Amino acid sequence: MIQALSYIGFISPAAKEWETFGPEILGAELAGPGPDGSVRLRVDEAAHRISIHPGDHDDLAYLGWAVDGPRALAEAKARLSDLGVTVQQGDSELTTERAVVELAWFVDLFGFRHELSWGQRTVPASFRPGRPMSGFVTGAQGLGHAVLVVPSLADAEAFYCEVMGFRLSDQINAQGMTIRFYHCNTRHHSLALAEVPGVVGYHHLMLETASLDDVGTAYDEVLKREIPLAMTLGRHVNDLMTSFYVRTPSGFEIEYGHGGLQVDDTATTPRAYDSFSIWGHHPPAEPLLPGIARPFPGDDQ
Ligand SMILES: Cc1ccc(O)c(O)c1CC[C@@H]1C(=O)CC[C@]2(C)C(=O)CC[C@@H]12
Ligand SMILES: [Fe+2]
Repeated sequence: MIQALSYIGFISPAAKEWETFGPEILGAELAGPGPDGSVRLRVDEAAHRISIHPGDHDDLAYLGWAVDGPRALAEAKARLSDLGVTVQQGDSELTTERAVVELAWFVDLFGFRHELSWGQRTVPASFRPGRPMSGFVTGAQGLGHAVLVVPSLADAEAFYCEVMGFRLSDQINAQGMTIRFYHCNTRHHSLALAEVPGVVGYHHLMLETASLDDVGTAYDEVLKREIPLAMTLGRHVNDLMTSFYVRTPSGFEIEYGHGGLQVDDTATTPRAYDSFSIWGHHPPAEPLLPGIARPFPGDDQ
């Protein structure tokens, strides 16, 4: 039922810092502010795709998923309601703010808010990157990918696959952690889930650039300004993305990469790997786990 990750929202005391971090480091374009003073970023022709809302703590606020039009949205709502999930229709204030025609939202079993929508407002040929770069890979592959930390992969998979329709691309077991990667279009993964018992969190948002030089340019910028790296340049074993991870002003990380693999549903059976990367992606001294995390009261607590 899901077509793509179309937008994402965060809440953060450091929202203002994104006015420079977004354009100067990521190459995103600053869109006008939201009604609550949120900083909104563009990465393509869509009105805006990344929103950071001012607030008193860092958190993921919502994941915005595109569905295939009004009928698909009505079907999704009916399906969720049948399964006992409370679904709310977005009012005109909310659809205007998110720049979509129609929207419905719900909160999942871990407390993540998902917004389903269609009709994202688009202005052709209007994207002007915040610094010289070739642009981002979006289109049918959507904004990029989001990585969540969940206390139970089994419970998570039941919901995200059976209810929301994600398909498993592959799994990695390494460093005592299991991570599963899921697709909803040809992007290798739009969602990944890392299992950490007793924890719910948000790990990173991946943005894919059109050229490897865009990644190198951002890497230079990060090193020059001594912005903390979360992982050095490297290449992943599964989607073959060449990327690095930078700490954002808001606790979570951005994976900034190029050259991700596309998958074909008809020809793909999930593989398994026992390392994260072919080379690189070394964490600098600091701990692996997430920027944004809270205890999840589960059966093991
Ligand atoms: C392994 C991998 C494949 C494709 C990706 O897009 C991707 O982000 C990852 C990295 C996952 C990442 C990691 O390598 C080290 C341990 C990490 C930091 C976690 O704790 C969650 C995400 C994990
Ligand atoms: Fe990633």
